[in-house]
Amino acid sequence: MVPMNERPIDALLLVSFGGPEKPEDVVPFLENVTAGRGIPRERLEEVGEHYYLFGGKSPINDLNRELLAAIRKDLADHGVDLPVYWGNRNWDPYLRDAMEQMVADGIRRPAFFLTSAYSSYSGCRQYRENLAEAVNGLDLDLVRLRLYFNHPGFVGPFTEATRAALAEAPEGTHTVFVTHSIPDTMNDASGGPGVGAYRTQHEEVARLVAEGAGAGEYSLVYCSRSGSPRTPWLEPDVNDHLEELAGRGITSVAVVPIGFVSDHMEVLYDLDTEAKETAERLGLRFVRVETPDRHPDFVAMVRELLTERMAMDEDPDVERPTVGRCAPNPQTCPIDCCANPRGEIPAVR
Ligand SMILES: CC1=C(CCC(=O)O)c2cc3nc(cc4[nH]c(cc5[nH]c(cc1n2)c(C)c5CCC(=O)O)c(CCC(=O)O)c4C)C(CCC(=O)O)=C3C
Ligand SMILES: [Fe+2]
Repeated sequence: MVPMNERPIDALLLVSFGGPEKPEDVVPFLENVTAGRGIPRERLEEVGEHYYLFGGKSPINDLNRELLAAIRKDLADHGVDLPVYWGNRNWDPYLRDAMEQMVADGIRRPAFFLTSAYSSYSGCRQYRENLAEAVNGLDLDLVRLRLYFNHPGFVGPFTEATRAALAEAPEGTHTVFVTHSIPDTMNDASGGPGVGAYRTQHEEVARLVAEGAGAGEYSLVYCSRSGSPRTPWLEPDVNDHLEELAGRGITSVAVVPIGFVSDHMEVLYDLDTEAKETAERLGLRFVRVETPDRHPDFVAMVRELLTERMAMDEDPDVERPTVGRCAPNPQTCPIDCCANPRGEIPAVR
């Protein structure tokens, strides 16, 4: 038998969050997301309302269908002849279905790409736990593609879109970088105990995009806080921050959702609806900058991460493009990377 690590990578698996597609899906979806997580009832009802406001449909699955088609076309255009599969953590198509399909198709060693760019339990280990559970009992050897917060194909599209937004905006526009808030303890554990990679990685991306786009004053703030109000989460909240900016005499903001790969519900609700209303109330001109998923450089990045990882099977020292000061995310996660706040369970490395 050929040792596992000598099987060639033979497929790409797009791994995402999943979202409801119709009103009846909303409650079971939220139950999937929050099983055993102690999210207060009121918060769940509130988040349910965000989905109902958009007809009970999250944009995320359609965005992933488009991304999947774009990746397949890009791979074909570049002579990379590998099949591409898609599975979600929380909604149909589920990871387990994708795994079973791969086995049926004779796949042995798929590489997986996460629609999450940064280190955190929610964006890194939780996906790896879900993958370990989904692959249980199947002869598949899963290979992780590195996180890409500092890949030119992620930073570049944000920089370009921010520059374009600022070109249309008045002098003195303040650039507000926004990401998903997480508990302080989750931030501390991200990248390893006490590392705090989540916040550091976002600070770095904010700096790179601001400098690359020729932005003036900028800040990094958070949205979508959940959990118990007694638990500290990363702050300030984007709405509080807009109040503060208005109080300082700022009259125009460009909001850049650097924590998000595509326009999913947090972007549509927390930014384009709620933060926009806050800005209107404060008399702030508000523009929301595009996310990178439809940009050809982002799609090409997925292929580059895949071919880079395939090349690493032959030569571990292959070049791994990055921008800025952070090292490329390691080929396999350190054993204590992005710890589960509820205790250790099996996770794919
Ligand atoms: C860091 C991070 C990302 C970015 C990385 C990545 O992209 O993976 C992310 C993505 C997403 N989060 C999403 C949706 C939800 N997240 C929730 C809850 C939570 N998220 C958290 C963090 C993150 N979440 C945390 C610490 C919680 C608390 C509970 C827990 O510890 O798990 C809840 C429950 C309600 C609530 O508590 O708000 C929902 C419905 C969707 C789908 C959106 C759509 O439908 O378009 C996406 C892409
Ligand atoms: Fe979330």
